[in-house]
Amino acid sequence: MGRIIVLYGPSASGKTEIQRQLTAPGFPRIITATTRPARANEIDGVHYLFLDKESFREKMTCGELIEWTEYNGEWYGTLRSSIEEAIAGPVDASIILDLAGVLALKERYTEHILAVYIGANLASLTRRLVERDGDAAERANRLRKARKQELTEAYMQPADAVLWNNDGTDFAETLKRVREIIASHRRET
Ligand SMILES: Nc1nc2c(ncn2[C@@H]2O[C@H](COP(=O)(O)OP(=O)(O)O)[C@@H](O)[C@H]2O)c(=O)[nH]1
Ligand SMILES: Nc1ncnc2c1ncn2[C@@H]1O[C@H](COP(=O)(O)OP(=O)(O)O)[C@@H](O)[C@H]1O
Repeated sequence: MGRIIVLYGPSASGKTEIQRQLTAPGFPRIITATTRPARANEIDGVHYLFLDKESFREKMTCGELIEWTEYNGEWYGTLRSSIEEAIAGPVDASIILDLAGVLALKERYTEHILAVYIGANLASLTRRLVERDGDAAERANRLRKARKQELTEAYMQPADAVLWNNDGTDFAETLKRVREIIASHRRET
């Protein structure tokens, strides 16, 4: 049975880059659905399943989503089939969620979930969000959410491991530590 490695933390902490580098034939990524528009470098079906609001609502009402959340005025949700297939499968898989998603998955699939919080300080988040295209209001919202929620102790509390990926940290070192966390939490059975 496969475990699900959940990466969560503030916007621009490095979750997507970590997931990208971990992804391999023996370690697939689980994509989630969102109503937010794709960024320039994002591909439908690879980074997210990009849906309009009506299709998202349909999946919600049909029971196709096991959890969903609202972030920055857009909807994000996890497809039930993606989680059940990953758990039934032979290998671990990774997924990027927020705290609501971590709690929902831990409640239903406790022993299959390894939640890794990826943090970065506000200076790093700000610099990276300025580099990422997006309007100033959206950036301000993401930074406000980081300050008020995602960088608090309460937000990190459900994590099985907490990792800081600030500017100045060699990304290769971050990746090595993520791999160590995944290996060290492996069940003995
Ligand atoms: N609960 C939940 N959160 C999600 C899901 N998909 C993405 N998220 C979270 O939604 C937030 C916003 O994602 P995104 O707009 O891609 O911003 P990013 O964090 O900068 O990559 C992030 O915290 C994601 O981890 C989902 O299916 N469920
Ligand atoms: N240790 C690091 N040092 C410098 N830049 C980094 C580091 N880790 C990630 N980044 C960069 O920060 C930006 C945001 O990372 P990303 O993975 O998209 O974040 P998230 O998915 O958490 O929003 C990317 O351009 C990424 O290459």
